[in-house]
Amino acid sequence: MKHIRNFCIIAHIDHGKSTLADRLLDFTGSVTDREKQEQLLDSMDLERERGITIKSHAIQMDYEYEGEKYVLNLIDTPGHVDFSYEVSRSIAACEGALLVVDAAQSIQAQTISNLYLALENDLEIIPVLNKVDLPSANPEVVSDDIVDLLGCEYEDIIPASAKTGLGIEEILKAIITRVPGPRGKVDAPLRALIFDSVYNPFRGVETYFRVINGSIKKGQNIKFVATQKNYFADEVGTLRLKQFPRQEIKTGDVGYLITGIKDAREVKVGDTITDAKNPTTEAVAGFEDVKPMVFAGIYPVDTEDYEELRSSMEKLQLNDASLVFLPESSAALGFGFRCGFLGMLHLEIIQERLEREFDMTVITTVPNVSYHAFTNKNPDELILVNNPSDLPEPSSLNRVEEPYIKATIITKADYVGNVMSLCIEKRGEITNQTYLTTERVELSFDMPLAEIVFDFYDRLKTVSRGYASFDYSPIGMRQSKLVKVDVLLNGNVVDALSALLHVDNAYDIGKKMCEKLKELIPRQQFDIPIQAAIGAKIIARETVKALRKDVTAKCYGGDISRKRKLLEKQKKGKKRMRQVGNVEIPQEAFMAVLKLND
Ligand SMILES: Nc1nc2c(ncn2[C@@H]2O[C@H](COP(=O)(O)OP(=O)(O)OP(=O)(O)O)[C@@H](O)[C@H]2O)c(=O)[nH]1
Repeated sequence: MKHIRNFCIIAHIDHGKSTLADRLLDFTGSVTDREKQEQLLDSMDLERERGITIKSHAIQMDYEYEGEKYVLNLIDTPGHVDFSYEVSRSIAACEGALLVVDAAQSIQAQTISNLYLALENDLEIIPVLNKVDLPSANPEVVSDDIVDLLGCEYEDIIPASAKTGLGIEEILKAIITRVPGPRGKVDAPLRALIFDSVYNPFRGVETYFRVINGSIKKGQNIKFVATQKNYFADEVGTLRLKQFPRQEIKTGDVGYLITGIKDAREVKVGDTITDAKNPTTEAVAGFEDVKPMVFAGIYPVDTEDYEELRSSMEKLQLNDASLVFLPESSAALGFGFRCGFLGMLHLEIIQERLEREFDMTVITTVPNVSYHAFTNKNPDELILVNNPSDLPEPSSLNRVEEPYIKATIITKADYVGNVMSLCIEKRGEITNQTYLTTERVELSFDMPLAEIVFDFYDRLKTVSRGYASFDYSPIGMRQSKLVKVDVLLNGNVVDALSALLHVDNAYDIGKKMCEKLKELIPRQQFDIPIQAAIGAKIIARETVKALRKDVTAKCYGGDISRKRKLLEKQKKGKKRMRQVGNVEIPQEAFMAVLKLND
């Protein structure tokens, strides 16, 4: 057992975690030349296309050091703030962490937040100064920053380049000599932590676990503690690039389990696996439930696909425990789900995964955060508003509270002015300003969550020319002046287009929404008035003029097949539209409120 090392790689987004993982896999001969490709562990197409890690990935390597054979379990983690729950789960399965810092960009917001997660779990931290090959690298200054942050020695920092391969051997040596081996009782009853799971359509649920005490064997009768259900371990094994079936996974090691579970809800990430006959007395402390930050409705384009959408979401939830959803219905869109997400990137990813992995075409409604409302009748009774339609009538409303966050922004001194004006525009209040060095400044703001979940991140990147990183944590609810802005198409309120807005922004955003919708809604055979209203008061209006695009107009003559082809093509273009009353609304219109500044 002393020859196992479990470690993860943590860093700010784009500092080179996945590339470093590639180099470690190469160096330890864990992949053959044929299997080699860049960012090997980012196995989802979506991850490769966008160049970001969404899921944590576990992989096992063998390495010989000073004549002894070691098994190294590596878990690569995502860097984006929306996915930090993945990081916290990976951390729970490890004893050590490589903290990767970009030698040109130095310490950024998520370097710090992920480091704190690792320290809370008592992980041994190995600082890696990556990208030293870059001409813009500044290893001396960045090393000073790391020493300041960690309180470590300069010798502890390993200079590396995941591109050229520099420092890789040094890193492996540090993992073996500095990360402690797993501690656990070999003879105790089985106790294993489930840190991830995926749904495989052929084999059912695959569960990834870390054995804390005892061992798990093929054919063993096991029990999941939280659900109290018993299963038969059909297959256990280790996670190499492919799965490697084994007879037994022992104390301290990481592996996968297949039991033939088909129902996604039976597996809870954070649950403990134990022996059915000789169960452990203590469950592993599970994970805190993640709290969604943004809510939006997801509806099938075709109302008949509702049940299929439900089962797809259940399967997706298994692989992404942070997704929450409840059934809801909308007058405009029929039956669907109100879903909670960790942020806008998460929402986008879920929508894309539903389409790619489950072949579902869905419509997403205007996202909003979760508000607390109180009525005059019952001023102490909290009404949770996750959907604009849940907001009580303005006349009966006593007060509304909205979630606030503490935003931490690290930027170059030159951009402090720009960053501050952006935050103030977004109703932020500055609470702290610290010069980390003469060049780099850390700013803290209290801000409404609603202002940052939408386009804040992109705007921050623009005003700071990319030199700002951002992290946030919730600090509770504060009273606010909110109104519900409805959108009327052809005189009918379309509930799926309603938005909850701060009263100061309502008129401006209402007007921009009408303008944007005018661009997006295709002309039809009649005029379509678009209005924004607060209660009965119309605050803005635009009109989509009547016109039918007759795609067959130029197709005179008798060739019916050509005509049919064109009509077919037109139908395809309409696929992502929803007929509401007699108006057709494209998907982009539901998200229009988010792109008002484009
Ligand atoms: N020059 C240079 N480029 C590097 C090095 N390491 C990584 N990169 C590049 O930096 C970019 C980001 O690398 P990734 O490995 O995807 O970063 P990541 O930290 O895994 O990103 P996320 O998983 O999205 O948080 C890629 O374009 C890499 O090619 C390095 O040592 N030197």
